[in-house]
Amino acid sequence: MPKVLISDKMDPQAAKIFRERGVEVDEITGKTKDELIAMIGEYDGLAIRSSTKVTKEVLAAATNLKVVGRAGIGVDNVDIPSASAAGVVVMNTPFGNSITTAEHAIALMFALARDLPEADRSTQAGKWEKNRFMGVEVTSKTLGLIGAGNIGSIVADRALGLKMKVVAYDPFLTPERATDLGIEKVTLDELLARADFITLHTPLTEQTRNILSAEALAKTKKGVRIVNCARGGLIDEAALKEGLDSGHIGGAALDVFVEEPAKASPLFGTPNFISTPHLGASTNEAQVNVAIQVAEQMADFLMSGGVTNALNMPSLSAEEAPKLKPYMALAERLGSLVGQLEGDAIKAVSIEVEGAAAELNQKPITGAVLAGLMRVHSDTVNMVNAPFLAKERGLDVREVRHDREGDYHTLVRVAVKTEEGSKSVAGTLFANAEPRLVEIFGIKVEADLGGQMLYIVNEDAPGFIGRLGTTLGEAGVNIGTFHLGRRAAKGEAVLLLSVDSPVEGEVMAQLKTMPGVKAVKALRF
Ligand SMILES: NC(=O)C1=CN([C@@H]2O[C@H](COP(=O)(O)OP(=O)(O)OC[C@H]3O[C@@H](n4cnc5c(N)ncnc54)[C@H](O)[C@@H]3O)[C@@H](O)[C@H]2O)C=CC1
Ligand SMILES: O=C(O)C(=O)COP(=O)(O)O
Repeated sequence: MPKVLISDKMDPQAAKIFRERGVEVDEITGKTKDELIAMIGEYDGLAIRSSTKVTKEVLAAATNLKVVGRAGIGVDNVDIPSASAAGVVVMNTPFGNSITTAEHAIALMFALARDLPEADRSTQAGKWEKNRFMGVEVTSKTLGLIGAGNIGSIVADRALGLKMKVVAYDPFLTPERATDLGIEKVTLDELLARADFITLHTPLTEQTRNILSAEALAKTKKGVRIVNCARGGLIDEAALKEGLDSGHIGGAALDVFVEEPAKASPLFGTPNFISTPHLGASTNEAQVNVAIQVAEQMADFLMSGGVTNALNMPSLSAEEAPKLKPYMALAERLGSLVGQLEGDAIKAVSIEVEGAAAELNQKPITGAVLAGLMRVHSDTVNMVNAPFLAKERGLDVREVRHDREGDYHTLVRVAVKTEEGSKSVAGTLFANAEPRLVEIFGIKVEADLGGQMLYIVNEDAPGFIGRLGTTLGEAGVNIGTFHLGRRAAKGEAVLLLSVDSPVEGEVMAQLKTMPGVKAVKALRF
């Protein structure tokens, strides 16, 4: 039974779903990095929000980990390249808390417009300072959106309802989408010059870090009010403090900070500064949504191989997964066969599907071929990290889908290019379930690929098979299955044998020197 650790506070629905789906679950929140490192080894899945930091060190200790599920959107607390290298799928729930977060941004915008927190403090202190607080209307004001993705567009919709004018800076926003949203696409400088309110809704990346730098803040309209419900690090906090102190910036509301938890900050106590402790996603509705979604996605993956909302792997629905499973076994074995036979000589690989296989989602088949192929380089390779390793090695990977009807109702072919030219292996599924090799380097053969095998290329000649059997028998090597193919009578022949014990050392040397033998290789699947 797979085991999942929920390491951040999550709605109880998550644990309930894991248990209902046959996944064992522990809920242990608030652990330090070292405590997490000490316990993570026993888990197949890790369900998190933003507090748990899934670092390279944590991943190195996570020897059984297969999936990290983020009950929320931002995954900047997960080292995705390290997770990919370790073969761990990282998934998030990209929509579950977007309305809630957009509403928080709007709430903070109003709080700034009317100085609500300070007015509340003053009133509850018995001061009744009616003349001290003078707000601004948001109607007819310009809202500048930095980032117009899921959350940004919900904010835009709400702001338009409030009769604001909305301008957006987002390099990936198409003019058509801007028109659909009823907003104006502008450059960052234009946004800074025009916005009365600015709200940020981008992930934190190398391009967005300090997008509101001292220089950018200096270009804003005097009195601008700024809301950040996205990520700490998008605004230069020191420059923001200066802007607030000088009066150039009329107000700022931060839900997120460069360092969290933010228990001390030079911004605290600054007039016109409002803060909340990363509450963007904190509503009952959003937390139920993300908890259910993350648990379902992770359970799908752990129980049936379905992949949804993964950031480092193509999607694979829970319905597709069982259909693709035998193909992935076939693809992995074909990849492993060429990987073991050709190894470092491979410069390019083409994964070709025809017949029933051509009707399927090809990405997982490609991933499985690469996993098999790259296994000669690393024991820890799987479908998640194989494409990254292949890229690192400069392997040219192609996918081909043939419409033609072939000899088999379904076929997967793995063709590789080496300096010697192109060669390929192909396999089919018997009864739609059992992987079977049907061709190796142009020679028809029918073989199961599994366990320990011997691959022998020899000249087809009478007596060879008998001598081979005797040599192996005398060495105490029992032959399990025996598959034979040849290019032509008396031409080149291929033998694939499954053996019950490894063939190595002296026996291998003996096989290599047998008359007529051109190549011998021990294989392992
Ligand atoms: N405070 C909180 O509790 C929450 C915060 N968030 C944060 O909100 C962020 C946005 O979430 P979504 O809207 O769902 O993400 P999204 O991926 O739908 O939208 C992000 C937008 O940012 C844009 N973008 C990327 N690079 C940019 C750049 N250099 N300049 C301008 N725009 C750029 C993208 O094109 C995209 O349209 C998340 O990444 C997360 O960090 C999300 C949920 C809750
Ligand atoms: O979903 C996100 O990106 C968030 O920032 C929400 O964070 P949280 O789950 O509340 O720790």
